[in-house]
Amino acid sequence: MLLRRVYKQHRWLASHVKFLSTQKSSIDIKVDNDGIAILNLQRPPVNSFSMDFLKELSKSLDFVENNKITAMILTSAFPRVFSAGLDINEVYKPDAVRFKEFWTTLQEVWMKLFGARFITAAAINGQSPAGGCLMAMSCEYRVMIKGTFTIGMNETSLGLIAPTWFMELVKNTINVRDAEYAFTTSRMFTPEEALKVRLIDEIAADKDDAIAKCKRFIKKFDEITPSARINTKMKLRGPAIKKLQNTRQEDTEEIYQLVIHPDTQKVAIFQLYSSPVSANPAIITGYDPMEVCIENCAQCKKMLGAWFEGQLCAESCIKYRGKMIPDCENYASISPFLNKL
Ligand SMILES: CCCCC/C=C\CCC/C=C/CC(=O)SCCNC(=O)CCNC(=O)[C@H](O)C(C)(C)COP(=O)(O)OP(=O)(O)OC[C@H]1O[C@@H](n2cnc3c(N)ncnc32)[C@H](O)[C@@H]1OP(=O)(O)O
Repeated sequence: MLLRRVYKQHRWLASHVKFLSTQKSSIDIKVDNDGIAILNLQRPPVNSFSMDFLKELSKSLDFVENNKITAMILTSAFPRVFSAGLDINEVYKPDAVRFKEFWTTLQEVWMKLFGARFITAAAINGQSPAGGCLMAMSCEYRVMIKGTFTIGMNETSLGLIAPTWFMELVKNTINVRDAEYAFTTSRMFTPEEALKVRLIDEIAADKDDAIAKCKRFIKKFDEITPSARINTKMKLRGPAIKKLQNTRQEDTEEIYQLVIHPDTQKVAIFQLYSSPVSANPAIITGYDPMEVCIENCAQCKKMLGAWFEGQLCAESCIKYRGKMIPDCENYASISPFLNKL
């Protein structure tokens, strides 16, 4: 078998992957007996893409490419989340220079993954919104485990517009009508719904089954001449990569302008302060009533959970420019946001 022959040549990799699998590493790489690299993403808590994480992903892809490993499976070490997409900390009040470097890194990683010469598959073993969905879509095959998890492009709900290259990728994977509906409405798909529109290729019982199914896909190429596979993939994917290569600066500037827009920042701060750990009023610099208002909404959401309509509260902060700041312990101030569960 072709893959077995390749693995023999690269058996030594098992001992060489350690440098990418130290305790500090956010990506654990293991090369299995068939010579397939399994990348377990393990950046707590939700594999969100920070600059450092993207750089590590970039190095990991180089490792797979440079060692002529035939195939790679991307999965998550966490039981409930594949990836939460962009790290909100990179988006909230970004420094222009850093954000542009961040986005340039992201473009690079995407081009490496999408244009990889090796076979790529994603074993999606948990939630996969926005950038998490893009990462999976950039692979050649997607298997998602059944359960209450969802996958999709929820950028508009965050006030963001997905980059053109991501839209093109989705349009080339599912039909244009489904893509437009999904992008504009921020629709999240259950595994069954995702399979129906071909956003994913298979559903698995659990992570092991998802990896086994990805491997079954990879095995199909045992019977195919490697150069024919690679050149065909490059012919199909090359134009999209070239297009981004020619428009990288405009793409970065467009995203930066979008991210610093006040409406996007309001959503970003809500996401950030929704975390009980980071919900610390002392972090707020200066007194912006709207910011305090949104932060309080996030605090109330944490306290009251499903009883409290956090997003509605945040929207009201924006609408009334922070004139009515909710106090979680004052029923009158939060009653408009309490639902009737
Ligand atoms: C090939 C290259 C790939 C890179 C491509 C990347 C991007 C391409 C461009 C496309 C544009 C994308 C835009 C985005 O990605 S914007 C980000 C969108 N993401 C979200 O909206 C997800 C928000 N999070 C959630 O919905 C949930 O957290 C969850 C992922 C469904 C997990 O839910 P649950 O298990 O209930 O966990 P919690 O909600 O309690 O969260 C735990 C923990 O994680 C923190 N967190 C969650 N999401 C993010 C995030 N995106 N960034 C940073 N931190 C996040 C959350 O605050 C909690 O923190 P604490 O434990 O401290 O409370």
